Amino acid sequence: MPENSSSVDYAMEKASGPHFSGLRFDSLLSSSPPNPSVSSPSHLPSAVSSSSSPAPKQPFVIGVSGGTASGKTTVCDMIIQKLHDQRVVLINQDSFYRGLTTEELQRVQEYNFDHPDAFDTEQLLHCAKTLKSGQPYQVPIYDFKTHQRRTDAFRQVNASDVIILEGILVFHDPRVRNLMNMKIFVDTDADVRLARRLRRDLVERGRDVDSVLEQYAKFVKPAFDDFVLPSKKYADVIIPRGGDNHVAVDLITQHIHTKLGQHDLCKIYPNVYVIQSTFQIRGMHTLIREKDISKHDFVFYSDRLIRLVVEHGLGHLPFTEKQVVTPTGAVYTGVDFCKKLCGISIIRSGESMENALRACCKGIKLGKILIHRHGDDGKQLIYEKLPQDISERHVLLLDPVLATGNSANQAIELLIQKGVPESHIIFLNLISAPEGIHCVCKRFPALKIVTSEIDQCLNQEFRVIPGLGEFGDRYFGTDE
Ligand SMILES: Nc1ncnc2c1ncn2[C@@H]1O[C@H](COP(=O)(O)OP(=O)(O)O)[C@@H](O)[C@H]1O
Ligand SMILES: Nc1ccn([C@@H]2O[C@H](COP(=O)(O)O)[C@@H](O)[C@H]2O)c(=O)n1
Ligand SMILES: [Mg+2]
Repeated sequence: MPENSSSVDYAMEKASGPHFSGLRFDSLLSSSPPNPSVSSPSHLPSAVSSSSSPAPKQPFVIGVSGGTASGKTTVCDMIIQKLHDQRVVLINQDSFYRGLTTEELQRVQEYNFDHPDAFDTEQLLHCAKTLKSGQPYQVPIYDFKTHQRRTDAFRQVNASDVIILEGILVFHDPRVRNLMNMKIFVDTDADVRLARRLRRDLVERGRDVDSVLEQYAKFVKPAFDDFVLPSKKYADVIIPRGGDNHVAVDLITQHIHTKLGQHDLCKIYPNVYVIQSTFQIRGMHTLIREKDISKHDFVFYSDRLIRLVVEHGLGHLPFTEKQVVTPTGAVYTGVDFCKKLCGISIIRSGESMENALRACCKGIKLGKILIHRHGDDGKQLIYEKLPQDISERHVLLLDPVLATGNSANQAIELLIQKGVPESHIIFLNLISAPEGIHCVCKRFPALKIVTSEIDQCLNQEFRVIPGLGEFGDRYFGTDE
């Protein structure tokens, strides 16, 4: 099919429906800024080089923090029970308390067990990294009655699919925090916590009422205010009332199950990126997946999600170092965006992603691919309208739903025929079926996929489940 033919224009406009963007290819083709050298300075991490090295197969790490006696251990036990079909290990930060010296032991009432220095964080980090790399670790056993670690025994912890790191200060050290795929904060009122702590410490930790209250006022409460509470901001999820909150624990377990499914695919295909899930994102997905949502809301929340996927996708482009002088006269060493890029939408639903791309990349060139089934014999016609210099560009391929992967593969094949290196293609979508990911990633292992959620499967009609129906019809209002 020759480029720029009027029949192609006609077919493209017809197929792209009522919201055809009216994009003027000719003017855009001549409005691109000159190409900078696409390279990554050796002292800067390159988006291309860092993300193209395969990620090691790693377990999913969940951090659980909160004040003393907030119910962290109780919540972890509940989550572990509900994740019974996974291999899960629980690592308590308590196990990494430093043993006290003889002098410290003599004046134990003056020792602050709630300060970050009370823990051997280097060892906790080593433990977490070892387990994350799939190796077993011998975790120390701590005795709250003697304030010492046992010297005669360890707890052997083996490789697992899920690692839960639990403790009052597990979000404090950024190195530990950054190992976590999900962070949960258990938020329980201080008076409830004190009452529980009192009972627990008397029964389980060999304390008396006076010592518990004195320690609480002198160390536990101030350290909570200084270190624990400030780390709450890192949490992805906050559980009010801890173990009493069955709804929250159910929701979180479901969320972990979803993430684990996604995580497995990301382990198999290191070039698949699922944007960091938050409850905002989950909330937007909940809205756009609901069959009775208004068209206005569907478009509004789809646009919000698309914008996030586009921003994430742009983060995978290469960059060059750039220095600028600030109004203070100081030099700021930053980076310059990759300018040789373009967006290609798979008609018609892919066009719903063009606005977000335009909003992020001023004057970006856009092209279109239409894959049209011709008759019943499975034959397909492909129409395209692509920038002439596409082979020199990084391509953001746009399609909100990746289902079987067949049309995506055709579109990618076409781009490669046009001279675009496979590694220069980033395929952006809102939801992906595992079948589609397998299909595309097996054939094009160097291409990147950025998506906001991976769904369960395809049904017998090759529709994504749970999915969101016909995205293009819902977005452009042609389902009414
Ligand atoms: N929802 C709850 N209702 C009553 N007691 C609870 C509840 N959750 C936890 N506890 C009790 O409170 C104490 C502290 O709970 P725990 O889960 O060990 O907290 P943390 O690990 O945050 O210190 C324990 O004795 C536990 O049995
Ligand atoms: N020898 C020790 C060590 C720690 N503590 C207290 O334990 C609390 C942390 O455990 P949680 O299960 O409550 O999270 C912490 O607040 C320390 O004060 C202790 O009393 N004695
Ligand atoms: Mg605990």
